[in-house]
Amino acid sequence: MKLGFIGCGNMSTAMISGIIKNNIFKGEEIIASDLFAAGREKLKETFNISATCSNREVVEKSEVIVLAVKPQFYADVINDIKDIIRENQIVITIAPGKTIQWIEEEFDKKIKIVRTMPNTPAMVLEGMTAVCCNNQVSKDELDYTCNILSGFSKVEVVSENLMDVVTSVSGSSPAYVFMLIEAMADAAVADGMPRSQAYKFAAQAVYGSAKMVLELEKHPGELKDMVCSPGGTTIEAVRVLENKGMRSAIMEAMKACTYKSKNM
Ligand SMILES: NC(=O)C1=CN([C@@H]2O[C@H](COP(=O)(O)OP(=O)(O)OC[C@H]3O[C@@H](n4cnc5c(N)ncnc54)[C@H](OP(=O)(O)O)[C@@H]3O)[C@@H](O)[C@H]2O)C=CC1
Ligand SMILES: O=C(O)[C@@H]1CCC=N1
Repeated sequence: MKLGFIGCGNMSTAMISGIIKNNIFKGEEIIASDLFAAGREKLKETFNISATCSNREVVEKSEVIVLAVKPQFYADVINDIKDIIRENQIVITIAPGKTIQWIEEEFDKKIKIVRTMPNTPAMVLEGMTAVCCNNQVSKDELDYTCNILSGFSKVEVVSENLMDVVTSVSGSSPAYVFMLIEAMADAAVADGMPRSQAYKFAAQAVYGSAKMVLELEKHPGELKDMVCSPGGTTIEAVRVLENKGMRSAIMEAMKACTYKSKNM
């Protein structure tokens, strides 16, 4: 086995899906564990990977191990596997708030740690993952790990002190965007548009706008101004959004998210 996952939930599913679709690894090269049969059986059937109830089996059989459980289970999982982890294995973490120093202390031995923060758009191969690592990881090992992560996302190496901000602007942010799409669709429904059509229009507008920011290399403010015709419809909406404190609400929400990640 090349790659092991501990935890068979949302993120494992998204990551494995992209890794297989992009031929980074084949299903036969991946093993995943979950305490609960339903989760691991679903991944086994969907991706033709190996599945087990034993986290230790994953560690015994994998070169690279992803800790894909909720942050509150990290200590228990690490405690379960730390005596068999080997110095040449790479441990990838995806939990907010779990610093490299904390992980090193929990393992209580020199191991290779790559701390990451992915996001759920990985499910459609449009994820974004931030990466940092400890000094046990060589440049080649970091490149190797980034290549695995590139199966389901864009990858950017950042300094560890930015990881909590990454959680807010990338890991958690799909939730805010889904709320925006939901609210836009609700408004369209209120004005008579069928719901399924409303989601399509709202989502495509968000998708296209994001693509403009990424591809046109123009400031978001300039792109906004291009939509606002003088005396037109859009500036009316912008005026109301400013009045209701949209920007401030988003900034306050993200500050809360970053704070939570720092203090998990
Ligand atoms: N969801 C997201 O958008 C993102 C999540 N993350 C992080 O990724 C990690 C996983 O999140 P996500 O996939 O959403 O979580 P899920 O709850 O969907 O998946 C975690 C899985 O691990 C199982 N599990 C719990 N305890 C153990 C254990 N001791 N051994 C093996 N398996 C166990 C859970 O079972 P059960 O459900 O029965 O408890 C569940 O199936 C978290 O640390 C999260 O913070 C990072 C970025 C984005
Ligand atoms: O909500 C959470 O804690 C996780 C981390 C980033 C996205 N979901």
